[in-house]
Amino acid sequence: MSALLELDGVSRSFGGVKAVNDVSFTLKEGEIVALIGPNGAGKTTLVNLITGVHTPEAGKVLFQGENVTRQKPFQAARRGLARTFQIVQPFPRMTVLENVAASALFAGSHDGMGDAYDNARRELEFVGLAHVADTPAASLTLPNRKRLELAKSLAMQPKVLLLDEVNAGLNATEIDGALDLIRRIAARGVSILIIEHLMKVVLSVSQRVLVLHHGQLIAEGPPQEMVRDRQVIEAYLGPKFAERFQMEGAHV
Ligand SMILES: Nc1ncnc2c1ncn2[C@@H]1O[C@H](COP(=O)(O)OP(=O)(O)OP(=O)(O)O)[C@@H](O)[C@H]1O
Repeated sequence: MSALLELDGVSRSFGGVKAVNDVSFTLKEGEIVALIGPNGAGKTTLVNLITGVHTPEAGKVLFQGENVTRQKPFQAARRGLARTFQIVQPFPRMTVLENVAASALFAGSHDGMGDAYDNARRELEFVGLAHVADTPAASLTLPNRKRLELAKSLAMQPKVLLLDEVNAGLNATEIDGALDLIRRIAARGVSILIIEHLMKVVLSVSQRVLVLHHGQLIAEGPPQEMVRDRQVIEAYLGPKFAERFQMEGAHV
């Protein structure tokens, strides 16, 4: 598998806070990689650096071998680097269908309005929202708003999809549905970087895990190893709790 996305020593500070500090990793074609870390670790900032919302102060972002470090968000979308947002904010008065078509047009991935709408219908069918296509986005439940967020990013015909906590706030059944959808997206050949707090999700969909703490990548490896890694447990629980946790032989 060749590297589709590559970060090389990427850093970004806000005031005195090093939100992302010298981060390097690759995402290969067809991979699902989880990005985990405690609150404030820098996960969303990293997605913003990859998609041109923020510009790195140091380091490079390469997409398909091309240096895209200084790209704008619309250019990222056009290249096939799509993302979802942690706080989903569809245009509330537009219909579900119009929201998805607008994303397709933003990414320039379609040949005119008719084509964008046809594709939007297909993506709504794919995520299971065809039955609410003509209702205003504001009327959707939270799980459906999350599905709309996925449909919007799929309408950009992405090669890489960056998912920012798409399962937050969902119940167990809804999470199972979301996991099924994530697997079906990967089966379309889309590489996925998923920011996730739920270990069940990390363990069941990712092939590799990156652990971010205070802006730095502190560990990287297979999911089963990462959830038992001393450094990772300490980052989440603090050294005292981590010691007790491991002494008691707890299983994550
Ligand atoms: N635009 C900004 N201006 C100032 N500080 C910022 C900005 N964006 C992020 N930060 C700071 O950078 C650090 C990393 O934040 P970030 O949101 O990337 O973390 P996160 O890992 O995504 O957290 P969470 O899991 O809570 O979403 C935090 O200290 C945050 O307050």
